[in-house]
Amino acid sequence: MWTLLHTQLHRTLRSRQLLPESQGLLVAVSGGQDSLCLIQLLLDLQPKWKWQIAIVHCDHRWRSDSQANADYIEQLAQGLRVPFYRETADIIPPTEAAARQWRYQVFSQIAQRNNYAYIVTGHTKSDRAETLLYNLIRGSGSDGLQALTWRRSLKLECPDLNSLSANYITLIRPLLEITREQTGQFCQEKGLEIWVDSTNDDLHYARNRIRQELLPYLQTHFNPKVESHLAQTAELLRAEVDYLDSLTETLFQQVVVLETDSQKILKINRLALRQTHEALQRRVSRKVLQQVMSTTPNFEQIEKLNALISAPNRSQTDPFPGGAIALVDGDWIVFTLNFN
Ligand SMILES: Nc1ncnc2c1ncn2[C@@H]1O[C@H](COP(=O)(O)OP(=O)(O)OP(=O)(O)O)[C@@H](O)[C@H]1O
Repeated sequence: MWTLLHTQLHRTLRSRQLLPESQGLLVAVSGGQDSLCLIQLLLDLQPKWKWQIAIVHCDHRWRSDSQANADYIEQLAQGLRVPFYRETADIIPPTEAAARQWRYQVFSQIAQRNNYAYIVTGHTKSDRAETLLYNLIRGSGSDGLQALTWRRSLKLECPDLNSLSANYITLIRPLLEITREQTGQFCQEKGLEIWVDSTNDDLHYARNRIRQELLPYLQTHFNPKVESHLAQTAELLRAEVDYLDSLTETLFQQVVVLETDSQKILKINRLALRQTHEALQRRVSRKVLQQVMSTTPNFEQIEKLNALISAPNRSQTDPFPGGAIALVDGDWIVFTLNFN
């Protein structure tokens, strides 16, 4: 029988067009309350949406019980009669970021090889609020503060060269309007046995301190609805970032030229860029740097390039990581690229 949560998710899926009917879904299940709630909700909604559902679990070998955790998900999948994919890390990932990167690579490969159009994760509204706070403290701009979007494109390692659309696979996070409190209550009501991740209590991790100390403090001393408010802010920012991204893409096509005769030269029409808003100037600069640099551009690097939009002729930057230098040549900012 459907509960309020089923109806809420069904409506979200319909209004946001997240997971179309009859598609193959690879659902990432860690064993925590959020992903257990997710898989149960999707299976309950399945007769209406006619998806082909499978489960994937990644064993990072981080905890002494990680194999038992993976076994538990395998049994769960068998009980649910759902295809199951399990991957164990050859080398234990040294950091959370490395673990995440490996996990997403595994998800994409399995989805691609087995024709699942979507990867689905159990990120919730609570995760969104925490991610916003985490990124705010680290000094993120609006892109980081939009924190966990409904859709994310994952780049495939081995793209299918016969298909233009096969270079990316879509990750969907359908629970972003549902709180951790709700997923916990759902699991309890449905008798779903949660695998407790002991590292969630480790206060060495900033994420856990935000979840267990900072947010409860803000709730008690500032606003009991802080989690929802932060998630709302993230959602407003998501729409604004989407809009700015589309403007940036159009502007980028108009002002950036790539010449590949004897040398590879990237030119930015700074005269045209000067007529636009500084928010767009920065975004175009960042997009250019993403193409010419070997690492992700930071605030200072973007500002350095941006300053050339109104700098005197022949001004130049010092080398960016990877070696590229930007030089002002009349109405243009010119990068000579000495790598492929
Ligand atoms: N080991 C795992 N195997 C399969 N799915 C997982 C695993 N760990 C996490 N997930 C998926 O990712 C979701 C978010 O999990 P969690 O919050 O622990 O990850 P995170 O690292 O904080 O998120 P992100 O990967 O987006 O940064 C889970 O609900 C689940 O769908």
